[in-house]
Amino acid sequence: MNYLRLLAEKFPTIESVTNELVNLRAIMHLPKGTEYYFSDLHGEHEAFIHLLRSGSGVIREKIDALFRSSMMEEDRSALAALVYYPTTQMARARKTEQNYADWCAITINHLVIVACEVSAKYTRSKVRQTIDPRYAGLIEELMNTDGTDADKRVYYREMIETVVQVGCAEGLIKALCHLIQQMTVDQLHIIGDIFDRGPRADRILDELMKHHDVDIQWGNHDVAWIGAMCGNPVCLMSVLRIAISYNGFDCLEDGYGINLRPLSMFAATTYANDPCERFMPHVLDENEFDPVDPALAAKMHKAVTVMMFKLEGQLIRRHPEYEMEGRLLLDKMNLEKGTIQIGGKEYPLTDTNFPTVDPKNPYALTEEEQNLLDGFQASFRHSERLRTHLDFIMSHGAMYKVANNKLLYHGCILVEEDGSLTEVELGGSRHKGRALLDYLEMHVRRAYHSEAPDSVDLIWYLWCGARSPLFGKDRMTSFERYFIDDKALQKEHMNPYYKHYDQPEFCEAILREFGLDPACSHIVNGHVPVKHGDSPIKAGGRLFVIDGGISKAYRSKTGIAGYTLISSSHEIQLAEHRPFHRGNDLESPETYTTVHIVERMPRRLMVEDTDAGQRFSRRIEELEQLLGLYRQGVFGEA
Ligand SMILES: O=P(O)(O)OC[C@H]1O[C@](O)(COP(=O)(O)O)[C@@H](O)[C@@H]1O
Ligand SMILES: [Mn+2]
Repeated sequence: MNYLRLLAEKFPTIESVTNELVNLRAIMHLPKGTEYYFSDLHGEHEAFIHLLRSGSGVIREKIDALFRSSMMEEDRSALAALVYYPTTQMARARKTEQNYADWCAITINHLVIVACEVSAKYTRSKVRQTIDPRYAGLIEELMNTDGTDADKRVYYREMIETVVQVGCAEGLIKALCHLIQQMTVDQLHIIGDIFDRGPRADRILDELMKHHDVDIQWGNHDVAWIGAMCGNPVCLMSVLRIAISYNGFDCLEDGYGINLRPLSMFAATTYANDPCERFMPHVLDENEFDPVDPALAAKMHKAVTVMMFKLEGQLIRRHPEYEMEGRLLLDKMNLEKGTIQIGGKEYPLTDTNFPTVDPKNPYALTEEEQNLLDGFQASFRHSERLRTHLDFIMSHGAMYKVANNKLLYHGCILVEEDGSLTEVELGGSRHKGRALLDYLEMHVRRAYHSEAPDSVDLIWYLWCGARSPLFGKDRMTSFERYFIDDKALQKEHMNPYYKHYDQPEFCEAILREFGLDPACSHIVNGHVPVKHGDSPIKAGGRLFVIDGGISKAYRSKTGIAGYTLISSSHEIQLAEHRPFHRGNDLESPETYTTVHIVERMPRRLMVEDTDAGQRFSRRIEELEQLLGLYRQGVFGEA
């Protein structure tokens, strides 16, 4: 009764209840919205924004279907490009079109046709909620005017002409383009690793925050940033190390306002005569705002790396339960001999210049290093934009998600060699499978919202610990890759999960673990780049790995520029993208995207078949009860 009383506050009259009932019943019989899945974006903002805004090629297909017989190929390309990048394309048209006013009028007309097409399967109220409120009345009127009636046609033309005359055509065009983008991608799922390697993760987050329905499954790189924001010094040094090693100065400085000047001064003096060859940054993209000389960037890279190994050592020693003593390597170095002792064997070091490492106390920061760390911690905390982005990652993110018969997670489910679930003891209790993910998620939230020290430390474990389902490897061999030339030592071993995940029975057992029916469910996984020649479709179609090299750093491995998994009411499709170059946006998308249908639905899926449908049917039951209470006079109308 209490719940129904609360519900009555929202629906205070019989009429409001019946209206909602009609509305919900009708929605249940609409086709399900199209869901898009992306993973491992790794800061590649241009490629990702292009894929998202173009619906990974779907918008262009719709434009072709609508206008193939009435528009030249070139004009269809231009219309598609306008939908993706309205501001730039309007600026271009302003310069090139002889009669810009006419161009605007014709363009509005075309966009209205596309908007009607992409929103046909949604309710008017849903469409209305998506339209920029400043143009909602006008766009609705344009979309709902019957073009077959002669008088209405005059009215329609008059509306568009007035818009152009009074000077609000550009705003309207933008609002229409945005509506088309949003209606194409009804739900957006990001299977982790938004940050690191590529140039501008911050711009990806701005874009995600504009979308009406996004969820994120945290990747190991995302939790490292969460950890940095919670004040975990090792996570902080680790994200700085990766950013600097990939020349990501724009994201740090222009994007998040992190001040790198003290670090550059420290590095320039501390490593003055050190060429820091192993620390030369990978330059996959030039910085637009904060170009840094690569030789100086290498010194900065070494400075943060040494600090990271020291802080890592301190954390490992605080947590014997992590069983990571094997990663304590700074104290195994003999700098005079130029060697390191590992597993009873001596290896030559490739670098012996460690001016800040005290052999008697190798894990202690020097005073200057401590000051740098304090400065960075303050800088991270004071970055409002970073805080806003991480708040979004926390509120829209989780370790995993079950959505519409799909199980989404970034890394893996930890298993033993024989494929059985690994029971993990961390923080005093033992968990496996789904319960382990729930438990770890609780710690991430606790760390973020209350900065409980054990939880904050555990976030670093999630980044690189052997029993982290986000990492899925036995160890992170950064130290060996920097300082020891031995391929065997540098090797990271994958969890047995990755040996088993091509087996249907294995994936079916995981789906059952998460309460899903294996007959009609799938796993969507990221984290491991699908190597050239390998299939992203595993276990006979039960599991999709969609880490396909949007990240430029992995293109040579994957040979392509990413996958998008698309689940519409009719089918599941996998779009495979070829490398994206800026300026390519006017090309026909067929030249860089191929779409395969992976599975056809036995019948068209409706809203009633989805999770939202289940919520609606519960709501329908409740509203029926409420209606009964009003009708029997138990509740009075307000
Ligand atoms: O090539 P880099 O940037 O040094 O990164 C290598 C590290 O990244 C990792 O692959 C983790 O990142 P991913 O989640 O993107 O795979 C580690 O296993 C590895 O040690
Ligand atoms: Mn990953």
